[in-house]
Amino acid sequence: MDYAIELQNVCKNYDNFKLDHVTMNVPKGSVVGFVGENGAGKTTTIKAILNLITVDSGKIQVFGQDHVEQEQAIKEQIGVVFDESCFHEQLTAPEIGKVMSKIYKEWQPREFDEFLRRFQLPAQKKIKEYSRGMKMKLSIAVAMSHKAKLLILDEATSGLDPIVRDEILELFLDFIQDEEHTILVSSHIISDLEKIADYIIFIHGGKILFQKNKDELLYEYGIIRCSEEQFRKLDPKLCISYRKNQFGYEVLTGKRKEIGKIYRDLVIDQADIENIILFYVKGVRL
Ligand SMILES: Nc1ncnc2c1ncn2[C@@H]1O[C@H](COP(=O)(O)OP(=O)(O)OP(=O)(O)O)[C@@H](O)[C@H]1O
Repeated sequence: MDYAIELQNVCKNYDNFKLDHVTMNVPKGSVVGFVGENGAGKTTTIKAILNLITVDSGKIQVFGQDHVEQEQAIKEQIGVVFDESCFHEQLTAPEIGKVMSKIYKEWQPREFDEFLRRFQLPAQKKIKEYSRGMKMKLSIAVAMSHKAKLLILDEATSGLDPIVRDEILELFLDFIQDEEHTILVSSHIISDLEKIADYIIFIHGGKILFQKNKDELLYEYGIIRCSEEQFRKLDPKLCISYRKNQFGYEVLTGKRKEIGKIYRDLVIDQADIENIILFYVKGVRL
């Protein structure tokens, strides 16, 4: 498989946090959803990929090239959107377009203008007068106006209302129609990721807990709802974690089919991604 991004054993130490041997990859032509709770290490990983922070050890490749040695060439091909605007607040959107035309060899002024119209971003207002959502849309317009092959989006849709979010998800789906195009997107809006992602990478406390094909994930994982007696009979090797509530036990399994074959009387519901994350983070591990 061809990868747009590959990380191998990447470590970065801060005082109270470390990226701990992060190994993950983003297959070319796919949408990868990057999930994890606040402070799990998503932005740190993305900053490492973009060489905005120096890692302590490990290897990072983008389009098969070293992310430091080939930084300039790589960045030409990447569109990046962070949850905070990094544009000069005194400029207007058209002025930002002019700045970008000097930065990117493949800058597409017409496409950019079209995005400004589509997103209804006023040409005469300065960025400091933009709302959070408007700034976000401007970042997306810039990211998608220089013939990027890879979009890296860190909480890019978090400030947007559901209608605009939907429009932007459509844009991303259009973008991904080209098989050379790839998206890495971190988001807390899991329902958005369920709509567009092919793979899910889950980071927790600086460690990658899993990278899985989304459909396989939804197929393999399940939540068993059972009594204490049934719970005691479960094979812990087939289960991941559990939560106890007033009605009994809820148990996350990654082996739904096996459990179903062995324990025929158990109720096993499909687990959505949000629940899977919740059980990994809040559940008692087995
Ligand atoms: N420059 C820094 N110096 C020290 N610690 C840092 C620095 N940058 C990030 N951290 C720490 O690294 C940890 C991971 O932060 P990161 O921003 O990567 O999380 P995240 O998964 O993106 O979270 P969120 O969903 O809240 O954006 C946090 O504990 C944060 O305080």
